[in-house]
Amino acid sequence: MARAQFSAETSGGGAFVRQPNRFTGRVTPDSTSPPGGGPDEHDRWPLEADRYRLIWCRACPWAHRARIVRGLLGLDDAISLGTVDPIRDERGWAFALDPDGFDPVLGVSFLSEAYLATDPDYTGRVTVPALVDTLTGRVVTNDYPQLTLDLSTEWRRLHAPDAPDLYPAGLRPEMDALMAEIHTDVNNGVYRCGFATSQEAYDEAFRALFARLDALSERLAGQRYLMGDTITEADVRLFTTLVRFDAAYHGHFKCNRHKLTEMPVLWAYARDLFQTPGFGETVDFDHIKRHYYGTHREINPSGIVPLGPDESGWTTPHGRG
Ligand SMILES: N[C@@H](CCC(=O)N[C@@H](CS)C(=O)NCC(=O)O)C(=O)O
Repeated sequence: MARAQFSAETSGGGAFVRQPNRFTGRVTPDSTSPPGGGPDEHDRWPLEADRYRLIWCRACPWAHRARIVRGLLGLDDAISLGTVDPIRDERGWAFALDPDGFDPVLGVSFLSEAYLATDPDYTGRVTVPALVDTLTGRVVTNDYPQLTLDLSTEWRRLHAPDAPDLYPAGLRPEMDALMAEIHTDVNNGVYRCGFATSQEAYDEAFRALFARLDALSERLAGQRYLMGDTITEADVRLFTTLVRFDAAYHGHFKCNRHKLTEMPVLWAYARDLFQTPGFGETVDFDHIKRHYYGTHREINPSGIVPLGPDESGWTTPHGRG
């Protein structure tokens, strides 16, 4: 069997099994801690503007979600942003884009320093996104699905007055089910294709991925967004995978039944979102390609980054809405 990109997260059958999220603190107005205090007995941190820092990598789809949701809700001034270099070596995510290689707020060179300051025994992968407390340097959460839902629900007091409701209460049961399917087959499905170390595991992930994309195409043929007429978090989650599809997943992860540009409904839907304020300007195809092709050396040993595909189509009219 092929060597795994992440051996600790690969099953005996060659399937990629993603590690659980280590830090699951939540910032919430229900915290019983005072401003400036740490987490309460339920790991709830006080809701405060200008205290927490979102660490993201422009290449990472899970972190990209948080970056988009933060912007759509008008939380840019309340939560600062730190950006790691898209290329990571065995030392993990580095603040190599910052002057002198230090995050100017946290004062660290590697995200691992914040992880280890929080849990000195941590041995898993150090991942983005991470929400870090700037007062103590501790990681509040790297639980990416809960983080974005909390930005919508728990951070409401700090939203812009015209912030959209990305997680409407009445839609949650249907949205949760849909987002779970999208997570398994699409968001994580592309990784299950790319990191499979057996033909069987790859075949299964590939079939589930494209069956789900076909179903989503059908759904989106009759409505502008996944939940109807307005953008929700479900769209953000699908977008961050679709926008990487042709640049990374089609080639690097062998998700190649079709390119996004060959799936007309999904391609128009993705362009529609790309051209919506808060989406396209957060996309960095250079970081995306350099991260995937340059970092996963078990599946791309040369580290050569492809020059294509042509990205000019993203700004062409989408004809939706
Ligand atoms: N926190 C999640 C998902 C976030 C995630 O996987 N982020 C990627 C970037 S897309 C990461 O930080 N990977 C660390 C690495 O490649 O070592 C996990 O632990 O699997």
